[in-house]
Amino acid sequence: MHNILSGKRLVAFDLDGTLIDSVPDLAAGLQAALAELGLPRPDDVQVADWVGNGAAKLVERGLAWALGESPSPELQEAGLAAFMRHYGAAPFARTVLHEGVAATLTALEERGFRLALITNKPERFIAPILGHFGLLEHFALCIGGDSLAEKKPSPLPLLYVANALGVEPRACVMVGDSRHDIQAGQAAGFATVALPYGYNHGEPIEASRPDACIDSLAALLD
Ligand SMILES: O=C(O)COP(=O)(O)O
Ligand SMILES: [Mg+2]
Repeated sequence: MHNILSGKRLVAFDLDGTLIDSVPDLAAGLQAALAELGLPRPDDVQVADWVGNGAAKLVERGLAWALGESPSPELQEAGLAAFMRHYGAAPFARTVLHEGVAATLTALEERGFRLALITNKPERFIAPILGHFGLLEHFALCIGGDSLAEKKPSPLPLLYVANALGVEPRACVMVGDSRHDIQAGQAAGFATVALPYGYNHGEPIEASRPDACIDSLAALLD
């Protein structure tokens, strides 16, 4: 069988919904922020559909749900500050690694691939979370949603990583759970691999037409 990694040198991974199931902590942070503002609390299932465009969008979607209309700039600012404080206080209390992640990253490294992390999550949370799971040293480069001028679905962070690590985009693969990962990968000229178990705004990820769809990360090695 043709492997999606044939001829590739760099594998870039999304974080939330791809390597980790982080919604329990993202939801707790958002619920605490909304409660602090005297607003109703969404449940974890609702919050999962709002993840994927970074912290500001998550808060904006939560506020719009709670208010029934778009939040004012002042409320958005207060909500984002509260979310960053609450989530930052416990970014991995209930977060778990998805199946096969640690072993797959190790195996890919042993096979000579460079690994990178490209998330829309604010950069400040990346190292604490990856460090907690013992995964930080696998990645040659980690980019957050606020690290560069644009975030996914822009191809900019992907092209930045390829350039910084000296790998042609056609020798790179983007692995993610959301249409933003697939769109960014397609626009950057990366091969794209989708995982169906993450957060994709309630849509099937196949609709984004990734080059491959796999059930778990370990299938990258087949
Ligand atoms: O913070 C988010 O919205 C999700 O980030 P991701 O890009 O790691 O899925
Ligand atoms: Mg994701």
